[in-house]
Amino acid sequence: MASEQWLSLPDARRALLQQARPVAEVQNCPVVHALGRIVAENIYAPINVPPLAVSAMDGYALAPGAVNPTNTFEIVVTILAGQDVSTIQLKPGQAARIMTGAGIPDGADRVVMQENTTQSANTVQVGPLPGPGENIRAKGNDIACNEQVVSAGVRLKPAHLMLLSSLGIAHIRVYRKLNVALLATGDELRYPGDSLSPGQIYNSNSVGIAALLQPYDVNLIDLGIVADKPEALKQIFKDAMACADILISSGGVSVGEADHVKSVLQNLGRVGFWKVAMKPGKPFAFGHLDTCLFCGVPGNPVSAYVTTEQLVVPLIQHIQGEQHLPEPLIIEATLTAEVRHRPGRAEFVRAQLAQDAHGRWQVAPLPKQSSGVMTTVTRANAYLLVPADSHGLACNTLVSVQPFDLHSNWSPSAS
Ligand SMILES: Nc1nc2c(c(=O)[nH]1)N[C@H]1C(S)=C(S)[C@@H](COP(=O)(O)OP(=O)(O)OC[C@H]3O[C@@H](n4cnc5c(N)ncnc54)[C@H](O)[C@@H]3O)O[C@H]1N2
Ligand code: MOO
Repeated sequence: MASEQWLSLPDARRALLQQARPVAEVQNCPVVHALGRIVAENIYAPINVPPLAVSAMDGYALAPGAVNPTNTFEIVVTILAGQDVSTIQLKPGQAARIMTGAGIPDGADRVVMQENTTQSANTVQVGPLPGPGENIRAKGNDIACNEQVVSAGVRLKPAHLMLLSSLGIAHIRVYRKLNVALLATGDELRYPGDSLSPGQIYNSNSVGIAALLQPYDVNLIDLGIVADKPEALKQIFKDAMACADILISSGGVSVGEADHVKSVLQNLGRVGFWKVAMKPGKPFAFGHLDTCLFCGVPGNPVSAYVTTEQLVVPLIQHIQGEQHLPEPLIIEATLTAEVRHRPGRAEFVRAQLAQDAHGRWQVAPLPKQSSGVMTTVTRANAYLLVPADSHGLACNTLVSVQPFDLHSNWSPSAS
């Protein structure tokens, strides 16, 4: 098979984004239900945060100006958070007992924390005097009224929901959810929980793909297991076309006698591209079924997993309207064992990444890299990235590594 027929992984990613249009429909969404949704328009602050100058400490707000040599102030009022301070005016030498978050009264220009004071009946003696503005959060110091706080195309994280709520915003405009249909093709497949006859295996791909899509908040339509028969596939593809923005199928996408996915795609729609120079995951197919996009991930479980992560997820993010997509984090680490490689496909080697006693990153490739071996995915915390043109990587050289997540420092006790 000539490698020039395959797209490189970056070219495949580019082709996916070029051939797929983001959804246009926008809907109102309560902020409390907006986690993971994509914001459809820039959001501006309707108020200042904080809305007035407030104290950052429990203590005393002090009036500036001359004070007696012992730094003793007369306490004239107590101010709690939420209290209207518009009628309060401190004069030189006066102090207000004040709580964290309470408004600073006119006449006060600094706050001393109560640990640095000695209070008696109606006076407070201050140790070192704080400087002007100290322990005061100025009006609009976090967010100024009319400032842009979230831009269109952002996927909402918990911190965004907190920020929007702090501005009193209860509803926002978001892009509609995607309808994603999922099926597994293979006569040998059974559902987990059922018993197996000789030659049968469990459908693990559908569960894994659904789980990989969960953070992207799609409406998942599980079409189950479909037999390796062109007519059965044709019917289920038509069902998907009627209800889904994307159909993801796993299996049947290679060149075997039971691999009908590509011909059915050609028959009902068109193939955008087939085969990507990546390992695992070579026979990945992308295409169009009228307005429904199609992703055919290979049947081998690791191939299905890696192509969903590396190709299907970026496509879904794009169609959902997500912009400002972060590039995957790639770090350099020292390789602890030789990795053999034949030029042709960019390889994702399941590996364990850890820091040595001096804090330097080390990466250990795991044995058993076959694309049917899921245990090395659960035991790995990173991919060692082998470039497509590599002739192999030597032990003790610096290599590129893509950690699975930011909490993935390898722990030898994990499995
Ligand atoms: N002559 C060639 N044979 C193969 C090639 C090739 O280029 N020439 N490519 C190989 C590569 S690479 C891959 S990857 C696989 C992908 O093939 P398919 O997408 O057609 O997958 P199947 O044949 O249907 O299944 C492969 C393997 O995976 C198991 N499987 C399938 N579906 C599931 C599922 N939902 N859950 C768990 N396991 C599943 C299936 O039983 C097979 O063992 O093709 C190579 N062959
Ligand atoms: O790509 Mo296949 O996924 O090498 O086994």
